[in-house]
Amino acid sequence: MILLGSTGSIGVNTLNIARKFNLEVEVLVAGRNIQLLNQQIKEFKPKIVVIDRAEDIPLVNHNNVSFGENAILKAIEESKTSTVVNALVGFLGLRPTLKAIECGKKVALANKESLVVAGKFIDQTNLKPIDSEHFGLWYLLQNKKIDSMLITASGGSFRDYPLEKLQNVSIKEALSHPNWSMGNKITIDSATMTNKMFELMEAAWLFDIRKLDAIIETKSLIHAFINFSDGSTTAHIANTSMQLPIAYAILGSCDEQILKPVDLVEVANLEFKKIETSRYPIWEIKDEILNNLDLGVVLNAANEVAVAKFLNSEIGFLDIPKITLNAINKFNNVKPTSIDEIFEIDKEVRNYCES
Ligand SMILES: NC(=O)C1=CN([C@@H]2O[C@H](COP(=O)(O)OP(=O)(O)OC[C@H]3O[C@@H](n4cnc5c(N)ncnc54)[C@H](OP(=O)(O)O)[C@@H]3O)[C@@H](O)[C@H]2O)C=CC1
Ligand SMILES: CC(=O)[C@@H](O)[C@H](O)COP(=O)(O)O
Ligand SMILES: [Mn+2]
Repeated sequence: MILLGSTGSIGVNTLNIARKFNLEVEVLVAGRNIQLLNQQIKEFKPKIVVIDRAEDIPLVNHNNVSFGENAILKAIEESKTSTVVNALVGFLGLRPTLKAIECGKKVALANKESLVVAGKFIDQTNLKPIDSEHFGLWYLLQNKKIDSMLITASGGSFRDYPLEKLQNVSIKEALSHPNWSMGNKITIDSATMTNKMFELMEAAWLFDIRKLDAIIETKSLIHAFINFSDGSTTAHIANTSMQLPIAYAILGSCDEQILKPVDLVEVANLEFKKIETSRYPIWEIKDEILNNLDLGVVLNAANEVAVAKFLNSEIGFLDIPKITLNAINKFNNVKPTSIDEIFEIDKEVRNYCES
């Protein structure tokens, strides 16, 4: 496989699956965690390595190392392996997704931002999502008439925090997710509920449905529900590990045990809650977004700027939704008709939010 983002949370879990199933790793792409990358190189012996910065090349224990976005695209083009796992974070993942599709590779896609910003230009023929809720929805699909789909949210780091103190939370508090161990950006997106907004858009593109919603399930043991037209509902239950979605996205199917099954007696009780706009202001635009998926590129660009500012201590936590809601208000007429326009809009929104 070609693994983009090998040193991240999804990347490390992907290598756990590669180790378990003895899968070949032809290309490793990482950012700045060279220490972990060197360990991965030693174990998986890739032919090609790509990193973020030229100055780190001498630190990498490999004789074929290059850097930057063009090198990632070239590695995808030149490698023989037919599967690309895209575990890069943010808009940065879009060009590699498009390149992998153009090269006829199968794409195991954790980089949900690719679908959020450019879903209508992405050919899904060879695409498998790596996201627990969408894996759950896919797992529940059967040949029956569907009424609606529902995904779950943990509620994020501040689901029980006093509302009046939210503006002044620390970065450390914001990065402590109640159930999942993930990268910084998605952990902040969970706390603001923007991750769930992205996931509704992701589900809309993947399953071609708009009757979609989300609710909080505080243990993240149920990932998805499907309501069928006959009045019955099915639920996907699995312990909190991304290894099952990753294994299916890469292998197609899997009969070996990947996770310990959920022990319902041990779980004893589950708690469900409505997503309140008082705690998660982004939820105010849920219907607007689901009715106009073109807004994904605006929401994503504004959110990336806002999350970076928060993690850089430039703004408070509640300024994140202020920035995104303001951008949606300002750019609510966008109608991208090509992938080039996606890149133009992304740039324009970033410039606006930075100023
Ligand atoms: N974590 C999870 O459980 C889930 C994640 N996702 C999605 O998967 C994607 C990855 O998330 P996650 O693994 O948590 O994120 P992480 O932040 O943990 O990992 C991101 C990876 O991308 C690499 N990277 C960042 N910038 C660059 C760059 N400029 N060039 C090359 N590599 C770069 C990082 O390298 P380095 O660390 O070396 O700098 C790291 O390997 C996101 O889109 C997220 O929304 C979806 C569902 C669940
Ligand atoms: C593991 C996974 O799929 C994440 O996207 C997870 O859903 C994030 O947690 P939240 O439910 O808090 O957004
Ligand atoms: Mn998810």
